[in-house]
Amino acid sequence: MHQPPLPPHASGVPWVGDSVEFGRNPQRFVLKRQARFGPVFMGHILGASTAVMVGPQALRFVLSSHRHHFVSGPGWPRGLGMLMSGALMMKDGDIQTRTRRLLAPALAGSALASYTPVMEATARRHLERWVQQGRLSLYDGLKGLTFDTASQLLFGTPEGADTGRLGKLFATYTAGMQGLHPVVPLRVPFTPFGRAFAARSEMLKEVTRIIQEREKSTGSDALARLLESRKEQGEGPSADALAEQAFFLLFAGHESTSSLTTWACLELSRHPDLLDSAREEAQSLGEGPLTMERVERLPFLEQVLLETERLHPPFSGSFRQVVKSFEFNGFHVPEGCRVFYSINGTHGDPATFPEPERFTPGRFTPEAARCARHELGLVGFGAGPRSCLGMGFARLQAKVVLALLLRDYEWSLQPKQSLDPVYLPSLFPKDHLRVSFRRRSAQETRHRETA
Ligand code: HEM
Repeated sequence: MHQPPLPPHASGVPWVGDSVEFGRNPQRFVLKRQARFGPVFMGHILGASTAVMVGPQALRFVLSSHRHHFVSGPGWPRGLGMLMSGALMMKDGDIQTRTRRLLAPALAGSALASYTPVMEATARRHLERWVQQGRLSLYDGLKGLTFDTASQLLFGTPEGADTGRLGKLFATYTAGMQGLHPVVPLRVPFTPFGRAFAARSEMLKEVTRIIQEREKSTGSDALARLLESRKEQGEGPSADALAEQAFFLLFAGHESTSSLTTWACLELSRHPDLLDSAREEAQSLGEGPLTMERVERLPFLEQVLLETERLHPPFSGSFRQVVKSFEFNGFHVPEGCRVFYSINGTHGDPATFPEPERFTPGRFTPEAARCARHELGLVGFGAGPRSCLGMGFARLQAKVVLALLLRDYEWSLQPKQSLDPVYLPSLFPKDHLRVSFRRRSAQETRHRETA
């Protein structure tokens, strides 16, 4: 029987050339080839021949309708797989389903609502510290803030406790994920990858110790909910295995949320009219604690965040491995092939989002979203049974921080900095978004209220 051909591969510098071009700008890499070859093509990315799939139809195939053709764990470049080993993202089959069930109660519904006061108090404390500083790198400031929040909520770290040591270990860990370090995963002490691996081992020891201690006590943070959920599963994971999950949540829980929030602040600075509308809406919150219900009632902020997710998704895509060969768009992709599904390529497709390079929150008004073909067009948090488990947590935290920033503070970009995107471990502006920062005066706030 006639077998369709393999997906096309652009000729040129196919090996190193693809990895370098992809590493510099994965979106441009994908869109250039998508325009020439369509929604599936081959590239040599991060050390292996890879079928790249892009666009809503291709993503529906990978993430939903034909997901049984794929597994996640073995699809990741070796170095990234080693650094995230044990995390839910690396699990497949029954273990993935069971682990997801274990983690879900700590990241949804009433648990989220109960986290809001900690999110708000921690944000206020950090924002006031930024006022004292006057100038800061917003991305670093937000990473500190989200890390502090995640460690309180996940591990019950006391408010205001010094999380500096763990924070430093995390910085070493994420540095090892950047650029081409994970492609040559040498576990020797003087390489960034080796240092990242050592930092991971040290953090896992610390997290296991915290879990063993917490097994003897009670609480209402995410770790207490995980331990409760483990009891309900009967034969749940060991403290070591649970530590790997909790460690990944701490990583996922702060790195990408600070990315999303940083780009939202940057886009609002670039668009004063949108900033005004967002401020006006945040002002309508008045004083009083920010409950989950109240921040969910900020429709313009919601649109700003959706458009930020579209234009600046923290992750450019994700990996799979083919376990059952398939045909898509007239091409044959064999068993064993690695697949990369492209998030930012899908978001940059003008067929789904006209004028994709423009920041236009209005695309996401409920009316506009109803007319548009958005299903699997917006996939910043993935989709289907492996979609992001922390989406609610991340979006709630971003809203709490942005609502406070908009209502009570001013930030302005410092000159002479590069805003070029860096893609790993999650998207950030090259110079970390340096800003001047101050509290808005009572007069400014009043003026807005009466305007
Ligand atoms: C803006 C913030 C975030 C973004 C953009 C994001 C994005 C994603 C994406 C795209 C995936 C799917 C990857 C795939 O298909 O292979 C994913 C999975 C996951 N995310 Fe997030 N994430 C964010 C925040 C969080 C937070 C705050 C947590 C937890 C506290 C979290 C926990 C997870 C977990 C556990 C998975 C694995 C799900 C599975 O494999 O079943 N994420 N995330």
